[in-house]
Amino acid sequence: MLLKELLNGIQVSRIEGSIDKRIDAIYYDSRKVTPGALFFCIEGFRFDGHDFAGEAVAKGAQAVVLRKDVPLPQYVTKVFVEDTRLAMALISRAFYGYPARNIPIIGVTGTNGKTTVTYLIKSILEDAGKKVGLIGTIANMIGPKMLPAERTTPESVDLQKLFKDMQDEGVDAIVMEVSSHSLSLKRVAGVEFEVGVFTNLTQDHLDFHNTLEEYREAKAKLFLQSRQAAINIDDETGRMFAEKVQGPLWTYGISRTAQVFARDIEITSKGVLFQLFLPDGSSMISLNIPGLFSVYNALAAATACHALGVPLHNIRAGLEKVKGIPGRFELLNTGTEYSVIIDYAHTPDGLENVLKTARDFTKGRVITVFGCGGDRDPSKRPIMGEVAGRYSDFCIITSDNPRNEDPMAIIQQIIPGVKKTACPYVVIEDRREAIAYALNHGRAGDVIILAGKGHETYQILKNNQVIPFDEREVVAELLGKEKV
Ligand SMILES: CC(=O)N[C@H]1[C@@H](OP(=O)(O)OP(=O)(O)OC[C@H]2O[C@@H](n3ccc(=O)[nH]c3=O)[C@H](O)[C@@H]2O)O[C@H](CO)[C@@H](O)[C@@H]1O[C@H](C)C(=O)N[C@@H](C)C(=O)N[C@H](CCC(=O)O)C(=O)O
Ligand SMILES: Nc1ncnc2c1ncn2[C@@H]1O[C@H](COP(=O)(O)OP(=O)(O)OP(=O)(O)O)[C@@H](O)[C@H]1O
Ligand SMILES: N[C@H](CCC[C@H](N)C(=O)O)C(=O)O
Ligand SMILES: [Mg+2]
Repeated sequence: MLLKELLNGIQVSRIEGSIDKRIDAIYYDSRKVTPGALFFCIEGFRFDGHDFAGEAVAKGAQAVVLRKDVPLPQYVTKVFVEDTRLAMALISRAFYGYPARNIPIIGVTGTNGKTTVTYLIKSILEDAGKKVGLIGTIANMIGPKMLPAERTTPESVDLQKLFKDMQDEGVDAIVMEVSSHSLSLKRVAGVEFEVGVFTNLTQDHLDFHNTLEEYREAKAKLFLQSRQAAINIDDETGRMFAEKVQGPLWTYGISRTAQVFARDIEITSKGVLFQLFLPDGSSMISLNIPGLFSVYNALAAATACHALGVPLHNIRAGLEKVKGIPGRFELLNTGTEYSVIIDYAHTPDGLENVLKTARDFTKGRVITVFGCGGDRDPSKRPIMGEVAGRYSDFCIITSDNPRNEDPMAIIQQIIPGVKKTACPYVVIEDRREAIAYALNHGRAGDVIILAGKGHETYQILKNNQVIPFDEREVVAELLGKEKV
């Protein structure tokens, strides 16, 4: 494709060099550049991509998109823009031929529940006979085909490429998680969502967004680029968003008067049962994921699918077909007198929801094994400690993904929270040993919650060292079983 075609409609401040050249590939990482490419200079948190323009050109880049001048050979075209991330998103869309133009996209944002809601929506749409693309934390999927996912919401170049693959494979709809990082960093700029879904907003990511207000503003952006909105109005932020929405609005909730709601809720150790009310009918729903939060996730999915015109019978059948979501309140088949549940709770609110749910049905104690991720919001650590202490009978404080931090330093920040409660605890830095301790001390009827790592199959240590760590395998090994 010619560079001038890619620049159609892009706000450019100045161009140096020819725009009549062919562009064969696009990159934001100089290490990956191939001949005939266009390179985007991104000013990052660690590096400035402008410093790598020379390397990109040495590898064959013919043009660069940049904000400030850098010395490059004469033949290289320089396209100056105000915001290289925004230009990258819009140019990527053009490069891949506007792949999502005719595919409805459902975007799900919120602190907790995004992955779960996207899985539920996929199941409902599939029940309605659609081929669905899914983009999110656990994996990206095209129908049943699984593709690896590095981030919750991919960088714009990678996202548009994924849309293209989905278009080529004939998907009828795309459902994706839209993280606050992606909204701030313009990874989804230029994407037109058919429905924007909001789950909830509680504390997380204050390392990145600085304040809760800034975090909320980032999430709000999704609704400026969504034709319709499906919003949880039991959540305070949801109510704020609902007031500002311009297009068709669908509200859901339990405690307030919403268009989509649930009544007669029954929560068991296996799941939830409730009467779902949509504007055009109602039905009893049985979902195989426990916890009141699962009712909210089901309402979010039902509301989004109703907005898309999916009939109630598909909504019911789609929700009921979901057997569980990897690493989300996943009960392991341990064959022990105590239960072991793996869950991805890594925020105060997520942990509270999961532990409350475990409390509701435990016949013994709730034993919680948890830590907090390194290089992430440190202010959530004592709060998670307090939540764990409040809802557990025993806590084992351990490591999550320490990344570049000292694991014991993270644990020291969790302890003051636990100490605010009367809950007894031990500290076992090594996560495998911590899990072993929990299994050795489990008694009949106890529920052991392994929180924070969910579906993850690795642990991230210093200098991005990634070691295999799949909690299902760890538990199986510790119990001397093939599989759990
Ligand atoms: C905080 C954050 O989101 N950072 C993203 C950001 O990284 P950065 O600003 O640090 O980039 P950088 O390393 O400084 O590099 C700047 C530029 O120079 C380029 N470069 C760098 C080195 C080199 O040799 N050559 C080169 O060209 C880089 O490719 C980049 O374009 O821009 C990079 C390129 O787009 C992203 O890969 C990176 O995501 C990192 C990996 C990340 O961990 N992000 C997490 C926090 C994240 O996005 N999480 C959310 C989920 C959160 C949730 O809701 O739970 C997600 O959507 O996944
Ligand atoms: N609606 C909800 N409200 C509160 N907590 C929830 C809700 N849904 C799930 N959780 C808790 O949060 C954890 C993460 O859920 P899920 O993976 O669906 O969220 P997410 O928003 O995709 O998270 P991430 O931001 O890491 O991608 C679950 O394991 C559970 O503990
Ligand atoms: N998307 C979240 C996942 C956190 C998972 C937890 N295991 C951790 O590493 O903190 C994040 O990147 O903050
Ligand atoms: Mg997710």
